[in-house]
Amino acid sequence: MEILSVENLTKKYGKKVVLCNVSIKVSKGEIVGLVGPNGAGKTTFIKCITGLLRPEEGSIKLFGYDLFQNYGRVIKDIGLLLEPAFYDYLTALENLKILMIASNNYNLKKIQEVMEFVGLWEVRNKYITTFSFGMKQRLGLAQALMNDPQFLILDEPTVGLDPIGVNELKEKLVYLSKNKGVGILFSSHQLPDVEEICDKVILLREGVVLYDGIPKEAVKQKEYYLILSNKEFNKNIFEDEIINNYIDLRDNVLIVKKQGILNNILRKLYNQNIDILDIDIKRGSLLELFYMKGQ
Ligand SMILES: Nc1ncnc2c1ncn2[C@@H]1O[C@H](COP(=O)(O)OP(=O)(O)OP(=O)(O)O)[C@@H](O)[C@H]1O
Repeated sequence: MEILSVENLTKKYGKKVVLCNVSIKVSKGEIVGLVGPNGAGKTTFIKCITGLLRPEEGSIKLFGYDLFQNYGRVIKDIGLLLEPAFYDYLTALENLKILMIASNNYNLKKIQEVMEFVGLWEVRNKYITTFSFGMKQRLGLAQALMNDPQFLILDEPTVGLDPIGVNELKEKLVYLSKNKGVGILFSSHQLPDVEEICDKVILLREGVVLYDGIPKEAVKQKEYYLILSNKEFNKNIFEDEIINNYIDLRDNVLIVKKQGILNNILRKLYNQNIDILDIDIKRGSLLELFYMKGQ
């Protein structure tokens, strides 16, 4: 079942296009990572799909319904962690109680459940002024979970968490998606975390989707850089590989991009009396994709 379906979304701030023709889907039980360098448009995208901002163009469907035509109906099934903001002069428990009352859905048992889930029940009576940013993040997650959302949207939820907290959060997100069928979209700069738990990753750069697929495929395989002695040689011997984009030739550097053909390439070079001066092996990552692709 599709939880979120965004098509051709365009958002501008004044004349500046911040999101351009963005199309994204999130399914039930799926964890989708939203990554991209600073200013890529991640937060703006999250604000658009939660109705906090109105895009200029495009359609946003949540649970099959148009967001803006069915706002009251769909928004109650969404849990959002944007920037955790709470009343400093109230305790953690009082903050959640107030929020629950405001949403007309008061249930103390549920508050206890979510506070236990994020590990804050023991400190429920402490004032927010005494909370670290990481604790506020946890409370923000508790708030996002209070109404048993089918769709959880988290903007940089690992910020401020210590490594143990990050691991706990990842475990909880996997549990919610796989055991409760919650669809999760979370933006992060922590690429290893995204690669570890996400079923799908969306790479935004300057408001454009550069990649939408499984994280493992986003991690490029090894590339072999062969520095050749001869600049001039009969390039026809590599005609097939070049056509298939298995290799790339730049001056005297031959880049082998496909696994399993290295032997064949070396044999061809040997037969042409072309010496190899040096070999460099590179392994690309999502981070590299940020900067390489689209340039
Ligand atoms: N209220 C605003 N008015 C004008 N421009 C804005 C506004 N909010 C964001 N922007 C611009 O929109 C672009 C996208 O910002 P956004 O915060 O969505 O990016 P982001 O990917 O979340 O970045 P970060 O990783 O730094 O949080 C940036 O160029 C930013 O300067």
